Amino acid sequence: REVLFDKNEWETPHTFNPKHFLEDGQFKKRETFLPFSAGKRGCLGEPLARIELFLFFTALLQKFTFQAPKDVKLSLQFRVGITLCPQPYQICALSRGCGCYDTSYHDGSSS
Ligand code: HEM
Repeated sequence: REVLFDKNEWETPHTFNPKHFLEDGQFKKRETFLPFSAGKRGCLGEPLARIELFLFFTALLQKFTFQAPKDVKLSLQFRVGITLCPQPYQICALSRGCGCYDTSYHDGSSS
């Protein structure tokens, strides 16, 4: 975990900053960011985990818009455990429609 707070490696090690992984708007790989570890004892499940994360987030983001409840400012404060995780929070998931490609299902003719 220490390497994630190394100020020689990260521009703002203690602040959420997507720019750590961006260069001219493109994804930039960082050698010191190894969430699955590496080498012989690296995570065996990495390919599966990556596919799962992709499916999980794309499915949710295709169907919903996520935003803070009215008058609530979300916090980036975290809880320390085996991993760092967010403090309890509430979030609104607004439906973006049913995601069905065939609009004829919705013209009222039949169900
Ligand atoms: C986001 C999800 C995951 C993360 C961040 C993650 C991360 C890691 C890390 C850092 C290690 C190395 C631990 C060490 O240094 O000893 C590890 C090991 C391992 N992971 Fe994962 N993992 C994830 C998901 C999975 C999944 C889905 C599976 C299996 C289906 C899995 C199976 C394993 C196994 C078997 C090892 C032990 C490898 C060994 O010691 O030879 N992981 N994981």
